[in-house]
Amino acid sequence: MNADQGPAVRASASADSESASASASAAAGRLAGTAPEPGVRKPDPLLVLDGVTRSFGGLVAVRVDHLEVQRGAITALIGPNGAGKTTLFNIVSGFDRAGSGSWSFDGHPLTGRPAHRVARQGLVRTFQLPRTLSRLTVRENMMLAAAGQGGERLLSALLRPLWRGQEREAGRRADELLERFRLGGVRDDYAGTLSGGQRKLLELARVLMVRPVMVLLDEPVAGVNPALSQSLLGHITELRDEGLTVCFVEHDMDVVMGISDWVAVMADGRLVAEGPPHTIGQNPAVVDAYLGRRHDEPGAGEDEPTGNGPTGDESTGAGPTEDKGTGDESSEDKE
Ligand SMILES: Nc1ncnc2c1ncn2[C@@H]1O[C@H](COP(=O)(O)OP(=O)(O)OP(=O)(O)O)[C@@H](O)[C@H]1O
Repeated sequence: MNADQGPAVRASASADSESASASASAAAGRLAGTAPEPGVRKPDPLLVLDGVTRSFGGLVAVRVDHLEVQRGAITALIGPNGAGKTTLFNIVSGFDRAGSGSWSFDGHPLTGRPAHRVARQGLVRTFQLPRTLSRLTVRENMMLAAAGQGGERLLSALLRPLWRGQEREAGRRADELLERFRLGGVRDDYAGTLSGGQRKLLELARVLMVRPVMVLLDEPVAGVNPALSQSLLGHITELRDEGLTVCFVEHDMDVVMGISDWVAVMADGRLVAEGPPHTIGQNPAVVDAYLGRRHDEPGAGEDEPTGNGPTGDESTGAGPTEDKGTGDESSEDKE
């Protein structure tokens, strides 16, 4: 990927600047005329998927007919547990193979590309459980991200003189990002000593080392304390305002409503609804998805909701905000 393609990252930018909220409506505004229908065309799609399927034995985990992700916007991908969200992320980011289908990125085919080539084209992802290397320092994790995403073998990339030419620039960028994400004070600490929330921050900072055009974030604030969660969300909206395209999986509807310009909903591997965040809670297909029932089944719509579904009704129990155990609990933030 051309390093100049990515959005400019300002080292000193404030996470909750006024310009962030102003641009939030700008990104959503560009989607204002878009019909809230699954598979709808977007005015300026960056990522386009067609007929993507993935099965595990007899289970069809993903069967998405058509999905477009708008450039420069924050798109939330929501749905009940097992809907296929992570599997779809895995496929698009090159960490898993689809059974069928095709997808393109910025007009270029991306189908079946391995992860390092996908990253080189400008599309990178984070994981539900941050993949930081505990026995390397925070800064070494950053440097490794630049080398690894560039297709180098990880260990040799750390050792080889070949790497030296790019090392200075990567080092500058690592320091700039660590300051921006308020990890400058722990840059020489082992990553294994960080809290869960700090590891999420590091994971986000790491993917920015390659100046991506788009990031896929898998539950970016799961298991993170409220203060650090706000900080992370501020960073995400700020990155969007600088031109980055963001697609994120999230179960917490307050987070989804708070930062999304657009919401796509999956259930049983399918895309069942799309729309601006404020329309999603009222969409019958979405309510049914969270109730585990198809809209055309007898009795649909007769019961009171029993899940903590897309309306964000906290009084109703399990649902999209259900704690599904991210494995981060043991490292709940200290900040
Ligand atoms: N490697 C695998 N082998 C077998 N089944 C799998 C595998 N990965 C995913 N699945 C199944 O595919 C379905 C979709 O899983 P996926 O993790 O994509 O859902 P999700 O929407 O991300 O769920 P969650 O919100 O709980 O993370 C689930 O039924 C899951 O059990």
